Amino acid sequence: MDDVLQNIMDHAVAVAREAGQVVREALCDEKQRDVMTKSSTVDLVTQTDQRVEHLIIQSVKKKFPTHRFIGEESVAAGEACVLTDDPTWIIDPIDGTTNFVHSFPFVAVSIGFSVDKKIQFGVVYSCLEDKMFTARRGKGAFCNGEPLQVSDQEDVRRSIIATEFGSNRETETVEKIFSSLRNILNIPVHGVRGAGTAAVNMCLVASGCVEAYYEVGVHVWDVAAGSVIVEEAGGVLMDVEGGPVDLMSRRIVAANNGTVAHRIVKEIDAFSPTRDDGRDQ
Ligand SMILES: O=P(O)(O)O[C@H]1[C@H](O)[C@@H](O)[C@H](O)[C@@H](O)[C@@H]1O
Ligand SMILES: [Mg+2]
Ligand SMILES: [Mg+2]
Repeated sequence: MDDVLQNIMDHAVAVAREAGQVVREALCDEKQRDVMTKSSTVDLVTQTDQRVEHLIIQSVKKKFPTHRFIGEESVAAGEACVLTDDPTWIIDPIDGTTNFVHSFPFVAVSIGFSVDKKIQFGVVYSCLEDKMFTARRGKGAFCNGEPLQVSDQEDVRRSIIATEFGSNRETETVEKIFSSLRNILNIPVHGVRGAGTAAVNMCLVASGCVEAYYEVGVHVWDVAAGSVIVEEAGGVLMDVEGGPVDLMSRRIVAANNGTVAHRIVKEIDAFSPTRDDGRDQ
């Protein structure tokens, strides 16, 4: 299985690089950044998101015809979001579509691979920075081949925390997002940041530049690849109320260690969006 998995991961890296090239080229062509919307007027998608997802899935199907897929744009088009024990590719073709539309320079192709409902490897290609983040379970995390290690900071007051505002603008949700943000700023922490992509935020945790990232409202395709990258860099994952993380729950804390994660959890005004798999929370 070892060599088989490596072969699959090598393909994921190759296709992520190919996809990243398509994204870079599309940035120079306004038509390919024409905006359509999904769940709300600020939940953006472009033909490039759809084209890149199609490219990845077709490429994988040719080599691994029995594998299954959960892709952001396929789910948006009506496919089920179900994780089984079968080998499954979890794909976000462009993580940071809003950034892409505005040429804000953090845009990633994110690919996680799951077997037995456990993420086996993750590939995040931050394509405008040309940074290829990779991690395979039990084998460490890397950026462009260099090993990654989370920050050793234990004191949240000396930390940078990353988060995002998401695309839900219902008053109650926005209130909760700001309540968490206010609580965390008031700890006080050194700073709060957000790259505009969950996958890149998680890679920043893995790289040791930010101590923790949290968000409520993300989807499994935003965080599948990043989850194994964070863990393999020595970090921890948690639910926003402190329990074990569930990648379908749309709630995540990814941190350099348990001390920082638990401290952040205390300040999060948690809520429960509809799960990706449609199950009850
Ligand atoms: O750009 P996306 O693939 O749609 O992912 C975004 C998501 O839309 C946004 O709501 C989150 O706040 C970001 O963290 C995701 O990366
Ligand atoms: Mg995304
Ligand atoms: Mg996306």
